[in-house]
Amino acid sequence: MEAILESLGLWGATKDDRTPENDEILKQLDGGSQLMVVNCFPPCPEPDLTLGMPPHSDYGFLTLLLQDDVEGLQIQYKGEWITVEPMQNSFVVNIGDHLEIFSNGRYKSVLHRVIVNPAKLRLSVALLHSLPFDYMVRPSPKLIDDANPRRYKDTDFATFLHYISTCEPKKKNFLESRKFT
Ligand SMILES: O=C(O)CCC(=O)C(=O)O
Ligand SMILES: [Fe+2]
Repeated sequence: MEAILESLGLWGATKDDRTPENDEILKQLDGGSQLMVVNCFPPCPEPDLTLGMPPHSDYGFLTLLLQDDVEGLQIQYKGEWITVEPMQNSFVVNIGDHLEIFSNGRYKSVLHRVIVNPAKLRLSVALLHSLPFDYMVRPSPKLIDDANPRRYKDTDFATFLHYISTCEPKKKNFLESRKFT
């Protein structure tokens, strides 16, 4: 997390990194929610007729994903679906919606989906690291200026739950709903 703050120019640039804002976000991330999701995708004889998981972006800050050796995960890049080749003993690190909002759009949460395999069962384990459920996520004030106006509304888990209970999450549309148009 400190490396991400550093990449955003919020940490590491000066000797005095212990600003109240950095302390606050690191404390909140330390005390945030950690969710482990184990996904099992059985083989499907007609893989073109279905999806293992529909297109979505992850709600939290960062997701660490462990895939087995069966292909299935795809990310959307320049409008195309690209397969993320499984690599032994490694995690895929996905940017979630919180980080896109906190960074005021400098990081982009990734739209991804899972396709199914005609012959093999596939397993994956997703570790979702999020800010606390009651925490109001908003763009860092240091990343807002005249050249980079604030791009996202404040959001929390209750807003997210309300959103997904009232609409079909077919794409990255929760995040779209938090953008100022
Ligand atoms: O199975 C995968 O590779 C991805 C799973 C996923 O996107 C999720 O659990 O949010
Ligand atoms: Fe996901």
